[in-house]
Amino acid sequence: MANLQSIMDHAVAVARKAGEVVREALSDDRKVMMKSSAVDLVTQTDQKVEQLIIQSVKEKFPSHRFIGEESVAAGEACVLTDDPTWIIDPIDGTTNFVHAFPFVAISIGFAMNKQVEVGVVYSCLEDKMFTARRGKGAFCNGEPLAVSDQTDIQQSIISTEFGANRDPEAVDKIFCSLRNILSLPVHGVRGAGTAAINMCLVASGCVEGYYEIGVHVWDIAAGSLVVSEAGGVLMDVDGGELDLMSRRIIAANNRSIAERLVKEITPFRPPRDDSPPQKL
Ligand SMILES: Nc1ncnc2c1ncn2[C@@H]1O[C@H](CO)[C@@H](O)[C@H]1OP(=O)(O)O
Ligand SMILES: [Mg+2]
Ligand SMILES: [Mg+2]
Repeated sequence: MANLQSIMDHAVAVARKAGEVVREALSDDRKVMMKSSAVDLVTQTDQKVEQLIIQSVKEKFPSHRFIGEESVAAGEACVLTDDPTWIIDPIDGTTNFVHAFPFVAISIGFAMNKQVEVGVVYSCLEDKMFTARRGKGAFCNGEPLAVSDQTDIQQSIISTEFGANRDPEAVDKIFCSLRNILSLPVHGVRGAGTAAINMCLVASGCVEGYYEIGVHVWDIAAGSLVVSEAGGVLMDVDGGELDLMSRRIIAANNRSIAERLVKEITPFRPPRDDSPPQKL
């Protein structure tokens, strides 16, 4: 049995180290490369930070497996087995990082038997360390977190992102959901530019609900535990059970806000994270 406290301690230590590297890189030249499209960006810092985290974990936990955003981009499989697995987004909010828009996170989840046991999100420009262990609560810099107790969506702030998919059909669906939610009306719609921080805002009680279609498992693994341990709920955008590989999520303060969002969201299905790579 892996010792979850030592895993949590290691995740926090390596996230802090990664955050230092990201902060230093912010003042250097940021050379931007494209991934799947002109708006899907990656920098050398994403790759460097992912290697730093994986190397450091491998030294301490040599038998553990990894799902890392940049390793998957480089061709590694994205499969969640029952084995102890670290799920890593070295920079969540790369577009923010490239523009020095001040919300950037390191997201580290640890799963066993396909269940997230430890979640660490380090919002490194705000120096906020969000941590959660299953059954043991969620914290920010050691202070306990609790979701908002608001049950009226019209008194709520909802956060979401537009994603990197600019296909007109996908953009239409994204705007349809946004129009429905905005017109309820809600107090406001926000987006920090990082899925992990959006989820931590739900856990902190300043945003009632977050939803997105197009996110990946490394964006949401750690944040999902922070939300549920702060008392929030997670579900698929169609109201079903959350599937970390499905690229769709609602994270809300309570079931009534989450179910209200389900009614307003126009769902679509991006290719799953664990689907075999498309043949060219
Ligand atoms: N295709 C996609 N659609 C929607 N969100 C995506 C996405 N790819 C990545 N994201 C993540 O969603 C947020 C912004 O939309 C970021 O957390 C970003 O993570 P990233 O910065 O690690 O790429
Ligand atoms: Mg990300
Ligand atoms: Mg990333």
